[in-house]
Amino acid sequence: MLPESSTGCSFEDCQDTADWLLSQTAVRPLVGIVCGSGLGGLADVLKDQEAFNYKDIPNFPQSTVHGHAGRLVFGTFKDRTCVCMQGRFHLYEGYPVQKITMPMRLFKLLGVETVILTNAAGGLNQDYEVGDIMIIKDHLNIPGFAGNNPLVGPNDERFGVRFPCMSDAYDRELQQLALDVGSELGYSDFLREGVYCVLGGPSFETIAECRMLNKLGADAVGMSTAHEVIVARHCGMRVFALSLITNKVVSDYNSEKKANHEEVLQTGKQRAEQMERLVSTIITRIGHNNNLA
Ligand SMILES: O=P(O)(O)O[C@@H]1C[C@H](O)[C@@H](CO)O1
Ligand code: HPA
Repeated sequence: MLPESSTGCSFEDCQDTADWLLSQTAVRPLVGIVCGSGLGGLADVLKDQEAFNYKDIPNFPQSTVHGHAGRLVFGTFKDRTCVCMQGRFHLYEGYPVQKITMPMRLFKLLGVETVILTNAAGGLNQDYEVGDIMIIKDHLNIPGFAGNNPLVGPNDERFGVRFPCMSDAYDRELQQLALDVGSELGYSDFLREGVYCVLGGPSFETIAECRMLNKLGADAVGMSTAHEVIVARHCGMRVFALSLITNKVVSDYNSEKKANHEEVLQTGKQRAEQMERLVSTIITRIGHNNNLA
């Protein structure tokens, strides 16, 4: 495992990137958003946008996946200041886990207090349907079991403690807020709460793997988010995360179905409007200093 300093993710590297961005925009974001595969439309709801291509941001990784535009967008929802990653980074793109999570440390140094993450995920829970939106209440970090945790390496106390707690990773007040907002919007029929499991990808799961993950207590499986959540919590930001169930995993040897990225992006398009309304309404109810409005 590379030390942080050689992957461009040290405190000083992140501070340089934050200083550069803060010199380019007057927006001081309190909410940070990460858009999952096919869910980049969330950024388009921001008003008074100022956007930066990842390739122009010092020290920033590049998006390589279809459905991840590769832009950092600053703007506002009502009077809430936000920064939105229109495209995230994944382990399977070949980046070290410290690099794919570097934007969380950048968010922190930009002044972000609350992070909202979205992802596309395969439904493991037999009761889930394609198009369901799952409020993530916990995760299984399978790469972490093998030592691939973003906090591996020297710990910089300016970000957080050596051994951060993760039993409160997903903010319970924000989960309740999402349920309340979902019910007000008439989304209760397709709103779920569950456990997200991250794998390294990029291959989709085998039938045996899906059966195993379901037995382990996972409701949805994907290739992101948990690493970002760990780093966001390490540096003290509040976290809320949603999975869009874009496909049902194949867990039956008689099934002819095959997981594919096109279906993932297609379901993202179909549910984009509801995802955007849910997230934007939640943001309007998040107050300053982590209070709910
Ligand atoms: O960035 P997310 O987690 O939404 O992307 C998922 C996982 C893979 O990158 C891709 C598979 O279709 O979608
Ligand atoms: N498995 C892993 N990642 C995914 C899936 C899936 O079925 N769907 C969307 N992202």
